[in-house]
Amino acid sequence: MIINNLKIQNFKNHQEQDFDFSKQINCFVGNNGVGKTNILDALHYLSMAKSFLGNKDLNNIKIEEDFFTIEGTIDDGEKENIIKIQQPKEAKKIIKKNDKSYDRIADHIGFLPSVIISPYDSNLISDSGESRRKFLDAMISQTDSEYLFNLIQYQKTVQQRNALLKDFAKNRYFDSDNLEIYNEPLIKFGSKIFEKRREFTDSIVPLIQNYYEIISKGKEKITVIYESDLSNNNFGDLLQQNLEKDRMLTYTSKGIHKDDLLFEMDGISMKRTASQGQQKSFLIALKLSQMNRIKELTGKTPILLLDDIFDKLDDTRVSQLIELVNQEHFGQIFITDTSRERTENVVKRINEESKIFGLS
Ligand SMILES: Nc1ncnc2c1ncn2[C@@H]1O[C@H](COP(=O)(O)OP(=O)(O)OP(=O)(O)O)[C@@H](O)[C@H]1O
Repeated sequence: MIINNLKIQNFKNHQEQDFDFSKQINCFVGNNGVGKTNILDALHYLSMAKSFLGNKDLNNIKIEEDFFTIEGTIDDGEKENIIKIQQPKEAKKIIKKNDKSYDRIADHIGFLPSVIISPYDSNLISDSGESRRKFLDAMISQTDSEYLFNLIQYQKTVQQRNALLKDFAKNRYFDSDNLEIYNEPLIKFGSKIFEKRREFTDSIVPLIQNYYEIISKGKEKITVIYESDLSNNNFGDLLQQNLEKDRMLTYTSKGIHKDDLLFEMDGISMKRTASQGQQKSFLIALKLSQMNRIKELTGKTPILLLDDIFDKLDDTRVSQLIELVNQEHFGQIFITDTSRERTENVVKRINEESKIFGLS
């Protein structure tokens, strides 16, 4: 997938921008705060219909303006498509492909797969399990539309079950038949999600280890472990065994909504011991593996968004990364950096066509 052109209007700090891109490498350079990351975020919108920074859509409208528009011209290998996203201040977000609105935004996910590597990824290591679950979900959703559907159904069912548990506690009564109604969909959707998460993690771990070894030149060994209540237990039994506990807590305490990924370096949690450069190398390895998997499963090469990627990496790791890009032909890449000199040096060493856009 190649983005030939991007037009944005009133998006964050950008009033109007119009870029004709290179099919290979595109760099945005400029000082802190000029809006380089915001351009990557606009590209992320074209892919996932939302910000990668987790901002609400309305907050991305330029201050004192009434709407934002992001328009991308995308070559899918057969023809050019126009994806247009519009967010008015007073109405719902609209996404159109070739002038036709999608009924559900979820239907757009997967058309333009993307992988982003940004400084915000460090939250994946330091935050709670929720951000790792979201990452896993976003990763799988890009390759499997049924997964997203199952996940939405599962989350709705957990909310309904929790509401009923709260209602029991508030009104001091209990009706096990009523609660049981939710167990069947929980088990059905939860088990499917569990299988997909396990399958995806299993397939991605050897890739992550391989990329990490290349970037770090074999310095440390890393592992990713998928942790789930369902790994060694039948979901139905778990719900039964924890019924009293759930009634006391007034929420569903077991299930795939409690899953987590453990990131370890040489057998110890990365959160505890890994340096910033090691964490960054790991996150790059994780994301490149994600890219590899998406490509394998969908036959589409995702766009690669690299935000501030060279900061905190030593020269050896930067060189190894450039080697990797040269070897693997990652497809279309978008890079941000504060230093034009560093960017020019890097781009010279990559054997691909490039464009550098200066922002001020
Ligand atoms: N809704 C908005 N309206 C106007 N400006 C906004 C809005 N949201 C964010 N900004 C501005 O965007 C700028 C940040 O842009 P961005 O993070 O893309 O910068 P950057 O060039 O990547 O910086 P750095 O080099 O520090 O990473 C800030 O100045 C911020 O005030």
